[in-house]
Amino acid sequence: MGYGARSVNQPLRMTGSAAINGTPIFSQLDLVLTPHSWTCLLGASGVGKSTVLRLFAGLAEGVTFDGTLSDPGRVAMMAQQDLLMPWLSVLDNVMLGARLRGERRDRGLARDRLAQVGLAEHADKLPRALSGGQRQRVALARTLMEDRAVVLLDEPFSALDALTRAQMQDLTTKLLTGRTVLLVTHDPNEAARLGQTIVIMTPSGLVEVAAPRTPIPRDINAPDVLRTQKDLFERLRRPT
Ligand SMILES: Nc1ncnc2c1ncn2[C@@H]1O[C@H](COP(=O)(O)OP(=O)(O)OP(=O)(O)O)[C@@H](O)[C@H]1O
Repeated sequence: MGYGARSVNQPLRMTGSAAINGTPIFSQLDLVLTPHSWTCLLGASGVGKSTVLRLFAGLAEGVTFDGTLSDPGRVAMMAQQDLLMPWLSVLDNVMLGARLRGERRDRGLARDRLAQVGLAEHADKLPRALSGGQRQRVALARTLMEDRAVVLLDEPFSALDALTRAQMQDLTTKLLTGRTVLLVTHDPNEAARLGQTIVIMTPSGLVEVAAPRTPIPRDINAPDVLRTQKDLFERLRRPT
């Protein structure tokens, strides 16, 4: 695998094939992330979306990658599992990145982030006292603590009710303005609201679906969002 040097204003690109334990996961992938822009990645379960994210993050232990991959520098990543430390309070979990790096913990910012995801009153609880959707919001708050040019989000809103999901999409878009974001989602409406580039991953490669040109986050019921959502449903339904 080769890492190419890159500035934050250059696209991030992954071209190549991946396998786990000798079983091919994807081949001849060519994914380009436009800088300072949101790319949404959809596709059937098991097609390899999380593997792509993990490769960008340098966390793809056990994955054999044959190809080239831009070096994204240090990224912020929200994995599909919330990965909260069960013995740490919600607030300490939000500050986990700084703790692991041995940096000063910004308690004020962590409390702000918790308030922004609607969990201010849960700061001192342990994760096991929270619902699945609340835990997902803690993981989101933790990701939004990190000041990174590249942010990788793996189904970050999947456990949320529709209203909270829309609120968290709005918050995340606001806080990540100017970042290069790769969002994995199964939700065509979410991709149509947030995607500035939208790609579907299939076993035979990537298919790009035209995204609306309007600024993000778009209104859930905007005509261009509904049109793109319909296009995505149709493309996802089609056999590859
Ligand atoms: N540790 C592992 N060992 C063996 N196979 C694995 C391992 N992790 C993932 N895989 C396989 O790799 C493939 C891609 O997995 P990946 O999690 O990237 O898919 P995905 O598109 O993100 O799926 P989903 O939408 O369900 O999250 C799957 O077929 C999965 O079974």
